[in-house]
Amino acid sequence: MTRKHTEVAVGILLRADGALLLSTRPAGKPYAGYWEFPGGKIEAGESVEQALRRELIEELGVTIGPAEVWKVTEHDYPHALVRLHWCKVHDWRGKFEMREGQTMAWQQWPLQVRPVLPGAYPVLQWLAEERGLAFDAAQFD
Ligand SMILES: Nc1nc2c([nH]c(=O)n2[C@@H]2O[C@H](COP(=O)(O)OP(=O)(O)OP(=O)(O)O)[C@@H](O)[C@H]2O)c(=O)[nH]1
Repeated sequence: MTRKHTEVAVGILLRADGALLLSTRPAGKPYAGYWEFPGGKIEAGESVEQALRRELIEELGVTIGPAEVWKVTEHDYPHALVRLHWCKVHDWRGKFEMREGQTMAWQQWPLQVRPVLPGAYPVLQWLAEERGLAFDAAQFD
């Protein structure tokens, strides 16, 4: 049987100094406590950008500026087959508030947080390559 994809919008918030934003998955969700990029499922009728803007308001209390899809990846978890639409975001407004009880951290390379959701490894690899850095996914298990 073919599994249906769950479409997900994910934001790579990049600060002017190059730091990127990661946050922990809230209690009660699969992989609770794992570090991830902010985002969530795309609802019927939403574009990736609209879903991402809504999710970041819901989770973090910030309103993002323009967001274009940079990469699309897939990951097959036991709980879902996900298709991740990754957007780099450079502009946002508002004050960060952890509205789902999560923890957030601005991370410079090399990243210090563990464990990271495996579905984010390919994008971490590309981001590291852009900076000429090595990335070893095994370190993030
Ligand atoms: N936000 C986010 N989701 C990711 C990342 N990597 C990754 O594999 N995913 C997967 O994408 C899916 C996102 O769903 P979610 O549960 O966070 O979305 P949501 O907030 O809309 O959930 P809900 O409405 O069911 O509570 C999960 O299966 C998650 O494992 C990532 O870096 N960020």
